[in-house]
Amino acid sequence: MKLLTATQTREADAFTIKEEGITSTDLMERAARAFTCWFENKFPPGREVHIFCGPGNNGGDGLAVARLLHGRTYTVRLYLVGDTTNASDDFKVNLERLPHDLKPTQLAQQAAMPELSQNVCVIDALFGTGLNRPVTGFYGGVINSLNDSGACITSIDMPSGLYTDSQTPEEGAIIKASYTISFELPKLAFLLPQHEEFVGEWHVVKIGLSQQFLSEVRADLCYTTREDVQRLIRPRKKFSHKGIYGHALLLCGGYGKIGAAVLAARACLRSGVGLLTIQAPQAGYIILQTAVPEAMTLTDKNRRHLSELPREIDKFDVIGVGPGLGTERVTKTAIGQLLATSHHPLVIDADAINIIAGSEKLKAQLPKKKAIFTPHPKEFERLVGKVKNDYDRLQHLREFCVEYQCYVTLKGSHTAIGTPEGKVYFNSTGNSGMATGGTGDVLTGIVTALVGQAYTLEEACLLGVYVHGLAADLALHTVGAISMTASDVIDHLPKAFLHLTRPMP
Ligand SMILES: NC(=O)C1=CN([C@@H]2O[C@H](COP(=O)(O)OP(=O)(O)OC[C@H]3O[C@@H](n4cnc5c(N)ncnc54)[C@H](OP(=O)(O)O)[C@@H]3O)[C@@H](O)[C@H]2O)[C@@H](O)CC1
Ligand SMILES: [K+]
Repeated sequence: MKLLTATQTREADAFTIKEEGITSTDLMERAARAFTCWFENKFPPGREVHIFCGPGNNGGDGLAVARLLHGRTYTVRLYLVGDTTNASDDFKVNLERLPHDLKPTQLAQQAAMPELSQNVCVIDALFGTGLNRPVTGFYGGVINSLNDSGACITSIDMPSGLYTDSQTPEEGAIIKASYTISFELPKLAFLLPQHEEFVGEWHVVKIGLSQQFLSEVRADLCYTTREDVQRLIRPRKKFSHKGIYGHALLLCGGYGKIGAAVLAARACLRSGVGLLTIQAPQAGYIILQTAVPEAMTLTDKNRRHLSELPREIDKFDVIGVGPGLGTERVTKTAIGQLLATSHHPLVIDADAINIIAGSEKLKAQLPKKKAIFTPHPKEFERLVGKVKNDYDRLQHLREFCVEYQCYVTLKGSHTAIGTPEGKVYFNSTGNSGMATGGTGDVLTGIVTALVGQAYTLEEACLLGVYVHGLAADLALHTVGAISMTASDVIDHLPKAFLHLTRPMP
């Protein structure tokens, strides 16, 4: 699914109106109905609902919603905020359409703000995608008092004051919504961790924007949905054998961190790899042979740390490197050898990222379009330097992927996958239970297995990250977020793959 900018959203709007031969008021009515439908399912009738409308089409949506909710036994209080004499045309049409027993209150000064108790519902229809400057002054005051009221706020399309696709300036006030109900597609702002307190829980409601426009519009940012990844999965063939599904090598584990190798290996095996070999220091031999009997284990000459590469390295189809390795000198040398000599696709995680991040020479040796980095935000900063905010991080992600012609899955609540072409895909699965040691090792194993099965690197990132989060979402039902461990995620991989290979409900 594509993510559109505010400008593209306006274009989609205009295209739909022309294509269907409808008016913009008709489209607004669809949006208001879709919002109202969500609202009615969420909040039972009889509630007191205070709706605050700004001067643009977001305010117009608010007026239409007020009319619809008023007709359905909610107690609606309606406020027109600021100077609405130059309000948008569709605002004016919807103001005219209000039933005569629903009289709006004009709010022109802060002192007139109503007292709101904590158990009323507030609908925020002040500003949407048409916001063109930070919200200060009177409007800023209104936003601050709504935030301070403690009432449950539901925002229409955007939390008012939040920029759709760029950094909101410091001085701008922003609504802190409990829910944001957006039209047709999610907005980039919803996917960035820094906006969690403003956006709250977000949902998208369909309003029938032109499918032709959406399929033809160019977008470098996407949101990966179940349909998107289901298209990628290749069913296994009847006459297949283990050789077809790739032979993966994992260079993982160090003294005290052999568990990282166990987790990566188990996840790799649960993700369909044909054969798996692990090269680990001597300290890991018995552990790995016992904990992961399906894998072959090669022992390093070093007892505690990885210090060498397997002799027959060419026979492997993919190499996953990093989890639990440590950053000893001998290990750095082995990683140096790997980058200097191997031409394999690489999945690079944890200490392997740290080692490469510390050396311009190693970065320059990365094989073009053959490396996938799987950093968490701190590891990412070691690669690219300190970042200022989430937009800056995104910019660095694109630049790094383009400069080094590599893929990066930047882990987070919506993991962002950067490609060498400068595209970014945000993942839609996963939950807070994954914020625990070892889940990153699991991702390395999954992505390594998928590359081994000859998925393209982009496909392996999209599918791997999605299925990793989906397994955690399924684990949520059995173990909950607090108790979830990385092993629970592995245990739910079979269900996650089954889920994706079943037809859509
Ligand atoms: N596209 C779709 O699919 C559909 C979109 N729809 C809806 O339309 C919404 C977009 O509407 P929109 O373009 O009229 O903009 P909107 O957010 O109401 O704000 C513009 C007004 O605010 C003002 N203003 C701006 N910044 C300000 C500030 N900081 N402080 C003070 N004032 C400020 C600006 O005034 P001006 O710049 O002229 O001073 C102007 O009056 C969208 O979010 C969705 O809800 C649906 O109805 C149908 C389907
Ligand atoms: K809004």
